[in-house]
Amino acid sequence: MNAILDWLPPDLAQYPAAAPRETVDSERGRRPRAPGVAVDVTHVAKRFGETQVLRDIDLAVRPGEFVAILGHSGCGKSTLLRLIAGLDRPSDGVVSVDSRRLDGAARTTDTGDTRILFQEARLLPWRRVLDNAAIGGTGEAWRTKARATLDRVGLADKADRWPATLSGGQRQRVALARALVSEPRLLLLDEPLGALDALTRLEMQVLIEEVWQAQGFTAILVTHDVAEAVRLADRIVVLDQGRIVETYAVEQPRPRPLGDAELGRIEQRILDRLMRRKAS
Ligand SMILES: Nc1ncnc2c1ncn2[C@@H]1O[C@H](COP(=O)(O)OP(=O)(O)OP(=O)(O)O)[C@@H](O)[C@H]1O
Repeated sequence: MNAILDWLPPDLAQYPAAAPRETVDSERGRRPRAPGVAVDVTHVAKRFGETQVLRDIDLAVRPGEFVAILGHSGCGKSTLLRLIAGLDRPSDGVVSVDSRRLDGAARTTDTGDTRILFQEARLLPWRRVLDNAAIGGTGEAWRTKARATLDRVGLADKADRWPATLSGGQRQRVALARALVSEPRLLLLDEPLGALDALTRLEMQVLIEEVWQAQGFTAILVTHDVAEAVRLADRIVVLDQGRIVETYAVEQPRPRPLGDAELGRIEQRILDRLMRRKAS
């Protein structure tokens, strides 16, 4: 059993079933089933030995907000996400989720209802699709929920397939379903679409926006893709050499159409900011 736990992504290694939650209406007319949590990162620094990776990070994420973290390779995006997941400990400062301070000692998150998606789907190859989606719970009711979630992500007809027989995009859909079955209140996305082709990527962006709107969880997305950040996020935070150097609010209504002129302008501004640093 331990070998399986080591193999699983950290968020699945301990995977408590989610308790039913109250349904609330948000100001945007969404009807979230699992209201999101607030995330507070206060004066956070992270060092690995002599290497200073994050410096004086302050980031407050509102419940139900969708925040994207952008920045050049190696600027500390994934490190920040791991701190928010409770998988690592800040060298200085405090990370709190739902007003609960994380101590970084968890194999999974301390709050129990945070889920993480990675660039690789991390499915168990010896389990069929439905059994992968249902990891993290037991019993018929959970399997029924897993089946309904597969349906939600467009894979109802793939429930009995083996992961190896799916495309990369379909595998990521299974990973998304597995994360959503427990109705997480915080979904952390570490470049989950990074390995997909452009069209599949766009389809997945639409799906992620739909489930986020329907469920109301808080979402934090790490990405290199400026267009993706602009398409999905309420707010974009740009990291550079371990610091937050810029924040952009994206207030366009949803769903956000491809080719929207205002989104294009925001994208260009962010690209200019990123390239300015590259040139200097
Ligand atoms: N466990 C670790 N030990 C030592 N150094 C680390 C560790 N984790 C990350 N780093 C270093 O911290 C820096 C930031 O890494 P991180 O993965 O957070 O960057 P990133 O912005 O997510 O990069 P990318 O976009 O390429 O994924 C890198 O220089 C990396 O080598």
